[in-house]
Amino acid sequence: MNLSEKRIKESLKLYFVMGSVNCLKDPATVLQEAIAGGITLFQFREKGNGAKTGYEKISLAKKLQAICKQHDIPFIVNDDIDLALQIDADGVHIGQEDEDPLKVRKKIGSKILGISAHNLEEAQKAIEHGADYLGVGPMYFTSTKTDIREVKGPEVIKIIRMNDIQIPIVGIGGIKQNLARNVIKAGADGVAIISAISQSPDPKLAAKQLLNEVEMAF
Ligand SMILES: Nc1nc(C(F)(F)F)ncc1COP(=O)(O)OP(=O)(O)O
Ligand SMILES: [Mg+2]
Repeated sequence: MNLSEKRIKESLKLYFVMGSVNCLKDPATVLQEAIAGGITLFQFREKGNGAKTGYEKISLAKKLQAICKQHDIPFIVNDDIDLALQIDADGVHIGQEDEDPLKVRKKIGSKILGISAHNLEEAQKAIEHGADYLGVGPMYFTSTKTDIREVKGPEVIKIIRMNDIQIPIVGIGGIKQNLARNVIKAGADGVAIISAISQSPDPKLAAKQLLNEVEMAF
């Protein structure tokens, strides 16, 4: 699926990022409920203590990808470019410490390429390297990602936008329902969420409430 910039902006509205270690129950059930709640994009991020590897990781990726396909939700793979190519994912997300974006672009062709950025300089570099969207954060403190950089808050998105950068941007890091609107008001096209949905006893309701906050903030 080769989404235009406009469609990528729209798909970033409520970007659910998840792996089995983030879930309180079966990841497939969590994903189905999150989709029912209105998520617009999904990232398979199988990482951290207890994350699946090898065949188990591939099998879970395919299972979650099939659920996304049923609901026409683009499926993005975090870090693992080979897995993304193996299962023909819609795109990949890489960070500053991951594979060289120019090499990744050569491998993935026209698939979606998301790149993490923590400041204006990294944002400008990511654009030069062909990013289709930026994941900017951490917006707030998060315990999900143990090696986070310093918390920047939505201010960093404002700074990027003030430098006349129009690329699709999603904020990430510790975003809960009451914080989502700040990220949109700062100029993001959407919010990326892990725990606020995956750790909720009701992922469908959590997604619905987050989407409502995002849509009211535009
Ligand atoms: N996974 C991510 N997804 C996004 C999203 F675009 F979804 F907002 N933004 C940022 C990251 C962080 O990416 P990275 O810095 O490589 O760390 P990790 O591989 O541990 O996630
Ligand atoms: Mg990464």
